[in-house]
Amino acid sequence: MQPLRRAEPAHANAREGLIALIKERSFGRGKITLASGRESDFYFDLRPTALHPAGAAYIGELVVDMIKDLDIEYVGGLAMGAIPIATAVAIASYQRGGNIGAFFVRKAEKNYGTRKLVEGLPKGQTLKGKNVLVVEDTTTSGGSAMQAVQVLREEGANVVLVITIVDRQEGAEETFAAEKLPFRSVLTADVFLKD
Ligand SMILES: O=P(O)(O)OC[C@H]1O[C@H](OP(=O)(O)OP(=O)(O)O)[C@H](O)[C@@H]1O
Ligand SMILES: O=C(O)c1cc(=O)[nH]c(=O)[nH]1
Repeated sequence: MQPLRRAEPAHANAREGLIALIKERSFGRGKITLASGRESDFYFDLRPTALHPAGAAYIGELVVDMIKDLDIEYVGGLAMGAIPIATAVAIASYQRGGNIGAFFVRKAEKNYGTRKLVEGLPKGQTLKGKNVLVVEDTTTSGGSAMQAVQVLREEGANVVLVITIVDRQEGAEETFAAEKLPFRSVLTADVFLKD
């Protein structure tokens, strides 16, 4: 059997490549209700991009570039959106000789099994005292990423920075500023809304 080969070479510029993929696979217009309860007439479903081989590679590259001067030990965020993002960052860090471990925070504890809220660490290990990057696929109010931050702070983690792939510029910046938490976005919604 022939190995699967991609039809197009990877985009030389990760940011441009990511924008093109989001336009193609993740951005849509139409009435929709958001996680915060707000109504909107556009939406980013980042999963088809974050789970695309090139999309994951671009995301990993761009986020690792943004944290290259920081001493980050772990990357993660709230399930589900943050899971492929954190995985992409962990792989990209490893490919560059780094060792950033990925985790995710459950929205709610399971009432069976290990009952852990933070998943990805081996038995006996915690994020206490660890420098953590919180990631998110799309931020609107920032409430979902803040939910992860609160769990991590309760675990004793040092949340250094929050990075979102697309910020809708609808309040997340203010949410994190109120928590004195640095916040950066790879892209903002206006890039997609101007077309
Ligand atoms: O900044 P916010 O106002 O919190 O909104 C953004 C959140 O909404 C979406 O998640 P959703 O709640 O749809 O959950 P899912 O990731 O489990 O699908 C998205 O993945 C973010 O986590
Ligand atoms: O606010 C949200 O719930 C939201 C907005 C958006 O554009 N994409 C998404 O996944 N969630």
